[in-house]
Amino acid sequence: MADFEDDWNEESPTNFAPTFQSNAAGAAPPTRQYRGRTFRGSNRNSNNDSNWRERGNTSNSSGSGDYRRNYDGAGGRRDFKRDAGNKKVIYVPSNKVGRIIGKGGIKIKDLQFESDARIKVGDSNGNETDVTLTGTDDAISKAQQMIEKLIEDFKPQEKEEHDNKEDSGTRSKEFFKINENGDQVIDWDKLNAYHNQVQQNRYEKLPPIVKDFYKEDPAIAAMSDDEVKRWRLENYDIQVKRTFEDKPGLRKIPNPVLTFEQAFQHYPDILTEIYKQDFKSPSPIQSQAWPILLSGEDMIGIAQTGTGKTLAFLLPALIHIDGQTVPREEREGPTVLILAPTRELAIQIDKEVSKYQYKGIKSVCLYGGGDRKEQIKVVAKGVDIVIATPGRLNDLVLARHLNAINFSYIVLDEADRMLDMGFEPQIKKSLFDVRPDRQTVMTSATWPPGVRRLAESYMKDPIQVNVGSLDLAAVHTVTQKILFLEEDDKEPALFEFLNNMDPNDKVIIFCGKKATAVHISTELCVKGIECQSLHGDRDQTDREAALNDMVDGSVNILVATDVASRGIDIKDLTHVINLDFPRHIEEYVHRVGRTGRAGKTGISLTFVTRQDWGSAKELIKILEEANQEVPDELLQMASRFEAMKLRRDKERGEGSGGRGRGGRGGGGSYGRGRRDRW
Ligand SMILES: Nc1ncnc2c1ncn2[C@@H]1O[C@H](COP(=O)(O)OP(=O)(O)OP(=O)(O)O)[C@@H](O)[C@H]1O
Repeated sequence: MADFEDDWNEESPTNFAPTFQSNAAGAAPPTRQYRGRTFRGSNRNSNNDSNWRERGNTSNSSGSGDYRRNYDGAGGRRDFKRDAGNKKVIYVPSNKVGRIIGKGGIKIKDLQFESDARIKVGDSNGNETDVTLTGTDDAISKAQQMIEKLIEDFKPQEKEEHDNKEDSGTRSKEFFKINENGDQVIDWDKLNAYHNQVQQNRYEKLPPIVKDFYKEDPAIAAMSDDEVKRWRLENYDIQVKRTFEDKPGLRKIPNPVLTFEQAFQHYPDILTEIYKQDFKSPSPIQSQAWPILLSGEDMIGIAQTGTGKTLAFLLPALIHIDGQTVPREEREGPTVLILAPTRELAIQIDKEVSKYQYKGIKSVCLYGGGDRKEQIKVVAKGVDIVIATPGRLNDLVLARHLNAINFSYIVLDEADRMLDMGFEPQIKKSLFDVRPDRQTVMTSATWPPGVRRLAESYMKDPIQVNVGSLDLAAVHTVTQKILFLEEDDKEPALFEFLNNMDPNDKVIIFCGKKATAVHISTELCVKGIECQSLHGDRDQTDREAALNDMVDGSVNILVATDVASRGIDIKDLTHVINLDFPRHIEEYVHRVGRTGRAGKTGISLTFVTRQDWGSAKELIKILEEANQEVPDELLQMASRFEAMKLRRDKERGEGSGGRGRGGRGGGGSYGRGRRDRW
């Protein structure tokens, strides 16, 4: 997992001179815009507040120093420079200083970033602690106001706690019960009911969500059941059903649309954007997903790589954003959340989103390794769509830079991958605060038990659309070749291939480890062969540059680890080379799926050594499903592995009765347990 998201790496926000727009020249207090609304700072003198004692003076902001205010008098942008001379010392109750500093100092960093003042916590003299604010008058005033608000927040909360002390005492007794042994234990049913009630009260204050934007085209409505069945069969055997119980009262599953117009005829601006992409027709997953999502239903989309899943959930999201009753500038936060397992996939989705301009909708991409303060700045200006990796999303929500309560359309993209990467706790945290009446979409390449569990927890009567068989399947547009060799023969075979590449060929070489990727890319450079590399040890800027170089053709060889195995969309990629067989068979499918996308064809070349025999059986299934040639060596390898397992189980059965274990690569959710069949 070392290659994947380290989503908690933090850049501490340095002092960043915020840009304020004033409404009028003169001493208007600083303001900050969010979605066209004005959040006004205050020069309010707060010495009448019992919590406060002020001492010291602030030098005139017109004094010399490294900050100076520059009014243009026309209410335009003011450029601030910090005046080091301005200082103000305030005193706060010592028992509340922790709230100003925050966990790991994150709060005081945010206070400095938001106010543009320097904040230094001094010594406590028992009940009070001195806090020195340095900067312009406005910055100091803003910082003081923010600290005051923090304290005030504390007060009402404190007041509520104080007021409820009695009944909270009784209430806490209410959450206990005596069990059959006479012990006092927590009454979880009562506690959960109380929590749900508190959450319910929060959500009841929110505006209702408008979800149903679909007007079925008469031609689609007129399709007979047989016509629909035949269409689905002819389009990769699409299977559509309610994932869980098809309860009475649930709507009939909508028929698939066959053209873009049948889906979006009532949204001409969307059609205009689609026409710009020069697509010929919807992909199968799009044909079926669009009527479902435009109707406001929750949906699980399981389809092969490169089949247009991103657009399948994106276009309905754009219509959902524009279709809500509350004007966008009055919403407390973004409307759509798209969670992705890796920063590369998040960036990929953001690029896809930016191809479609609709009603001025704005998106932001939040991922670990990205510029945190820049991301906060963009969020503060107001966005409609947040594309994020779970760790960075939770970081900004916890730091109160992002309000999750307003998300009404959620997408968990590559949900199986997020679970494989151990993101389930982060996903739970991300969705914990999101309103339960939201619309939720999940995409996945497979349907392992973990994804099913996630769907049961976070979706409402979802409709499942499966394009192709549930069994793990590589795209049928890729010719999959297998090469059997010894470990030491891999490099010579690789360089032999690269030396004979066609100038128009574009190839990704997948390595099992970062160290191998570094070694191979170094060897290629030494041989004068231009390449780029993509793995966890490269910083974010380099990783994005590597992808861009491949996309714009500056290089045509990318040496990568599995951080690049999903979602990366390089249009004219002709080859995928698996120098090392992946640890999980799902990654084989995702790697191969980097080529042969959007209806194009591609070639994959996989180096297999005797150590990979644990994956032989699963690989055979994938090759057979895609009507590929299955080499005899692979069949023999699978037989030998099965024989070994039987022998080992027998030996263990005679010994401890334990179960035999698969070899390398026989694992992965694909290899685990019985798969749900339709
Ligand atoms: N209807 C369409 N016709 C042709 N190309 C399309 C269509 N829809 C999307 N595409 C293009 O196909 C490529 C793959 O789309 P996308 O990345 O959404 O696939 P995906 O299923 O999400 O792949 P992955 O599983 O690898 O993430 C993109 O370049 C996209 O612009």
